[in-house]
Amino acid sequence: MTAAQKETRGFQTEAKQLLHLMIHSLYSNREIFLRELVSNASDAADKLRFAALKDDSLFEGDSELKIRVEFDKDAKTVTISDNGIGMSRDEVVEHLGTIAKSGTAAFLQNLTGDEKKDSHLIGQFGVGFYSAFIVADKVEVFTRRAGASAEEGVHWECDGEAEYSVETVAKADRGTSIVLHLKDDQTEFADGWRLRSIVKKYSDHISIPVVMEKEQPMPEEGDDSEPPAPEDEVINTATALWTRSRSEVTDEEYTEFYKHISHDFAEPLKWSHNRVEGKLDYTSLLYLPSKAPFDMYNRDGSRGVKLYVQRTFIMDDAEQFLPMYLRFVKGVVDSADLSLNVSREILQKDPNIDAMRSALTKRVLDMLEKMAKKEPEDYAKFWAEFGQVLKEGPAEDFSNKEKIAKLLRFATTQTDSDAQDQSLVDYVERMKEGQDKIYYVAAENFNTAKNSPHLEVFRKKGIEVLILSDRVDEWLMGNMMDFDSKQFQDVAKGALDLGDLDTEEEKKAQEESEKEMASLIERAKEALKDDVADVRITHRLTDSPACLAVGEHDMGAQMRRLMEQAGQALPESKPNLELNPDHPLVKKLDMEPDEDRFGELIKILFDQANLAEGGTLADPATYVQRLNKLLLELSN
Ligand SMILES: Nc1ncnc2c1ncn2[C@@H]1O[C@H](COP(=O)(O)OP(=O)(O)OP(=O)(O)O)[C@@H](O)[C@H]1O
Repeated sequence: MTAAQKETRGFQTEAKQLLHLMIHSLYSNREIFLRELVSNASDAADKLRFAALKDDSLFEGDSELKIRVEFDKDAKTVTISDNGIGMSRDEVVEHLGTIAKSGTAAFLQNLTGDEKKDSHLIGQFGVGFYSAFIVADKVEVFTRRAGASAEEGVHWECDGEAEYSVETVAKADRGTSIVLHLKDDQTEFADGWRLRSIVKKYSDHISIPVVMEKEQPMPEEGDDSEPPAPEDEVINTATALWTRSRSEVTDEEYTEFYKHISHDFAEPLKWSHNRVEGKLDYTSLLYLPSKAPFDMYNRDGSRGVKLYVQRTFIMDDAEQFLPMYLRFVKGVVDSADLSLNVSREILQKDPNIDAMRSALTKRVLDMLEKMAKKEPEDYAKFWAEFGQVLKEGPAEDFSNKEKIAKLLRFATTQTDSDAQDQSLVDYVERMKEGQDKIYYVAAENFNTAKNSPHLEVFRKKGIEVLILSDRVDEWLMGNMMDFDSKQFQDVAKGALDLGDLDTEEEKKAQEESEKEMASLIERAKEALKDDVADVRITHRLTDSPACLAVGEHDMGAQMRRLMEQAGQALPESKPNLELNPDHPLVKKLDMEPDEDRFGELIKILFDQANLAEGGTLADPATYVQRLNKLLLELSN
């Protein structure tokens, strides 16, 4: 088959579902199709300008980049054309033949069937080009890659069903034209005023001109003179938005610009627009999105900062300008100092980039700090979406550890709710007299952590404990060490030492019960010698008979579980069993004369302590047998 032949191809199976969903969920906001297509055209112009830095023959003698919007009322079409980079046949197939990107299947599973909620999700997913099908029942693309010969044009056509066709055609001018054949009930878009107002509304900030033919006044009746020759007019402001001064840009313009650069349908939560002059000269416009993208936890996914040098687009995903834990930030950095030939490799080595990265990082952290203080409701929204990513910060960015720590939010025993809304500053303010540590409990989920037996004494004494149940939490704590000079302490690690929080009487009573229980401890050690490192009396329990504690310097139980799940081989480590001397079961155990029966009972307590903290039993069947034996005795 020669390339010129028309070829019909099918979309992947998910594509039809996605298209259908998109058309329905975005129907109430149909006009955004134009924003998406103008946005793509502007990106294509940026890409050509960048490629032409190395090879200006790509301009083919025409370096005046622009976007044209046309319509034909009779043919019921709207056409968006650009003289940007264009696409080769392979690129057309690659970019327009794959609606579904990686992660689509997972994305589709998240859909609820509730259109309102789903429309939000589809926005996060990014529909771009395919939004054309909201208003069109057939879309044609004519395109030619800059630098390719006039015979290497491509014609793509699709009626929004399961298939599309591609064919090689002649195209004299480079760039892309997209022809929308409007659905019968969407012909309102084949109208000059309507199209003008949509471009003004959504795409005013596009930095290259968007042109349309001037509307001609209707000829007066009886006027037979020749109509004037068609004339073009530019309908957008056509200056890069970030180069304008803050006072000149409206919130609506900032919002639309965000949607253009981020491909997000939702509004941004906050932004910060700054011009820096001095040793380094650059402008930054950074946005915090209001919703996390569907692939946020993919650390290899794309990042949000676009680099421009003196208003010329250089690259997307300029990861050098912000650390990984701020990968959700979107925006633009425009440098006046960098060379237009800058590459990722050069950026990595340039010490000026490090300075910019620190300044931009600080800018984002300051924006968050301000929001946390002044708009706590917005901050709560931010935290719900991006808190888990921010928790990666202290490990990655040592120099800003304290600043990030102030931005963290936790669930704590103060509220006992799973909402992560308490700051470390609040915690420290509420610390009891004599308390010198910040206590936390970590488990696989909120309820296991909240109901951990380790919390009993803390609840009794009214000492607040952070309740950690996100996967990243153990990692976070491992890197935090302290806050405001107060150490973090896992309540399940080491022997409990509440220091000044215990009264003299309590300490005395504890010593006494330890003496009284000495023989019980010896017997338990013997019975459990293969399973535990030590058995001891504890005062951290009020309601439970027993709990497990790992050594002070050992890995926390939750961290161990996570590492094991990740397939890491870990050296074996045995926990300590702690017994509550005041619990009736423990007292009864102490009186048990039969050593075999003692052994059975203490093993049940040991297994239960493991279960209570969310652990799994090495030999669950034996545990069940032991328990059943006990139950039988009860019913006798
Ligand atoms: N006018 C155009 N000129 C050149 N290439 C284009 C044009 N329109 C689309 N493309 C190519 O098709 C790709 C897919 O476009 P589409 O709008 O679906 O997604 P996107 O812009 O990459 O991102 P998103 O899906 O988040 O909007 C683009 O990345 C680009 O490579």
